[in-house]
Amino acid sequence: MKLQVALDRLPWDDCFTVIESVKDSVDFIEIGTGVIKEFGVGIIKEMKQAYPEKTLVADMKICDAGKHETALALDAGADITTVMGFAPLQTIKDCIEVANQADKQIMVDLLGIRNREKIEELVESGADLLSLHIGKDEQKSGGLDAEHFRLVEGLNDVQTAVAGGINQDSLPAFLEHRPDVIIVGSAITKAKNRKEAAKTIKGMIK
Ligand SMILES: O=C(CO)[C@H](O)[C@H](O)COP(=O)(O)O
Repeated sequence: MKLQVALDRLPWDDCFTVIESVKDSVDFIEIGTGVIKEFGVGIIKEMKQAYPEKTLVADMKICDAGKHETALALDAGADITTVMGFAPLQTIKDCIEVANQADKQIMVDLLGIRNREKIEELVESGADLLSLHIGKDEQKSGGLDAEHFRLVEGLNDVQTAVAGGINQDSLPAFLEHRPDVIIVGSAITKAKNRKEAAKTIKGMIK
């Protein structure tokens, strides 16, 4: 199980300060959507140069122009970029095609998707890394639960990630579902002691 730290709503320099303090505990570094919107793909490039050994995830949340936007992220140094599961299937297929050609990967963000048939359609279209995600705004009215995990149960050759307000208290309930990637943002980036928070969470997922 891998730990992905999400860098959201942070100034440029803080993104690097955070990673410097948590790098020993995290496997994947995610440049959050808002950070990419604020600073552009230049921050993806600089992060990859600073931490080439880490898997870099660009949370582009693509929903159109799949080929172009995937190439933007991957050419800048991302190993994985995200496309929204509710995007047109053609967009998702285009993202996967570009990533496959570059021997990189697409993470399909299932934000808002609660339908098993839709997920099976995504898998048939080539999706092999799915992210169960409760967004910041949705978190106000509830978090991830067993129902979400049932959506991806028993799928063949598919890796799963889980994201959305995960912290040290909520994590144990997710671990029993054995996702491949645990995505944690605020519980690390907003912690008083980020290094300790990341170390504790990494220790829990081993
Ligand atoms: O994709 C995201 C927001 O769209 C976040 O990166 C993800 O939800 C993790 O952050 P947090 O743990 O703070 O919810």
